Amino acid sequence: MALLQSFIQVHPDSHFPIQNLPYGIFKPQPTSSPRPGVAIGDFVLDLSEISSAGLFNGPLLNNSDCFQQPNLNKFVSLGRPAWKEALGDYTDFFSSLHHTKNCGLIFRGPQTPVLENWYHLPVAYHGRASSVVVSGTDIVRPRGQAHPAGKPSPYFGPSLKLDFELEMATIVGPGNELGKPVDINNAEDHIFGLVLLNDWSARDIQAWEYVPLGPFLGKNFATSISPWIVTLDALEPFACEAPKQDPPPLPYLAEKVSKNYDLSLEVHIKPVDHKDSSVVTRSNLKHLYWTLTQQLAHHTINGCNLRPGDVLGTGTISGPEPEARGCLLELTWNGQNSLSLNGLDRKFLEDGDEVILTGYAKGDGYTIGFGTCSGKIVPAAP
Ligand SMILES: O=C(O)/C=C/C(=O)CC(=O)CC(=O)O
Ligand SMILES: [Ca+2]
Ligand SMILES: [Mg+2]
Repeated sequence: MALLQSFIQVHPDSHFPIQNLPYGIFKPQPTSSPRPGVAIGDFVLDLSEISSAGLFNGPLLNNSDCFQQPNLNKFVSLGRPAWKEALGDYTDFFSSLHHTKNCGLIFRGPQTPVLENWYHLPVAYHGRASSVVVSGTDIVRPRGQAHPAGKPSPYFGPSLKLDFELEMATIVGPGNELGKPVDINNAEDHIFGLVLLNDWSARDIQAWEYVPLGPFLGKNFATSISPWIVTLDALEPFACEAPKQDPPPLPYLAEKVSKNYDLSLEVHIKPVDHKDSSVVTRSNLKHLYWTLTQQLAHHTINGCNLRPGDVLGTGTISGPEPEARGCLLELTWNGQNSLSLNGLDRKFLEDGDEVILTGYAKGDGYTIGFGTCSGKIVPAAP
């Protein structure tokens, strides 16, 4: 099949060729109002202009003001037929078996690294949407309580174990009404697209606070996402079978097609004053045990309503190899070992470190990607 070509020159390594037209919000000038756009190569197509010019003349988008908005929520809520940042709620899952096993070993020891419920349902916690920030936003080192092992009492101060988490996230499309769950086999129609997500985590604050109700201040100080929402249609050529689930899931989670995506994921760290960044992990979205559709269906099965623009984090995506671990907690085994960044030792993030997530899939002569999701650590408040 001849490769689809655009009249716009796009480099073969660009994440945004004509096969991938991701949605985002941009300003043509710093003083312009924010508006929806689509990325292609190094350019952005202004959807508000296309719409004003009357070029959306199909039955669903004709006469709609969904592109004259400062966010994508109105467009997203039209549903999959119409889409062939302002954000809603944020939930974070825990769906990579490798990540779960490693965290269990580190936090709880070798008796039961993976708890029994994990194999039966996609475990998650409710995150905080107010602190979801777009790529490029600085991350202030959080302060909080910690209680290191062997010390008689807790102390308060800047986190000494600041970490990243390599994740992706589903951006919810139309969503569902309160009380009306989404059927597992229709769940794909509720996914507008995917972004990269970094669930910044203060491991010392987290370890002391999270029992018994789960993550709180160790994680809700910031969560970064990449700016362009890549549609599932663009990712379809890279769909692959998800891992076999044993024990088999209960019927409400059993899907006719159990799909993951073969998408390479990398994390780079660039220390302050360093010219180059170092790759610290290489993983892949295909390692998720619980699929994106199982996460979404499970989230609604009790009647909980999802809304357009809600963010569902996948959880840290670790692969089976030690080099594919998706956070420093796992890579350095909670600071017992160091990583080398071009000769510089790292156990956890230091002030000035910039963390850059990227994700892409290589097609025949083109690349589909997410751009980057980056954030630089700045010192804690005095
Ligand atoms: O297994 C445990 O006791 C705890 C694990 C975690 O808290 C992992 C974590 O940071 C959750 C996440 O991936 O956001
Ligand atoms: Ca997480
Ligand atoms: Mg977070």
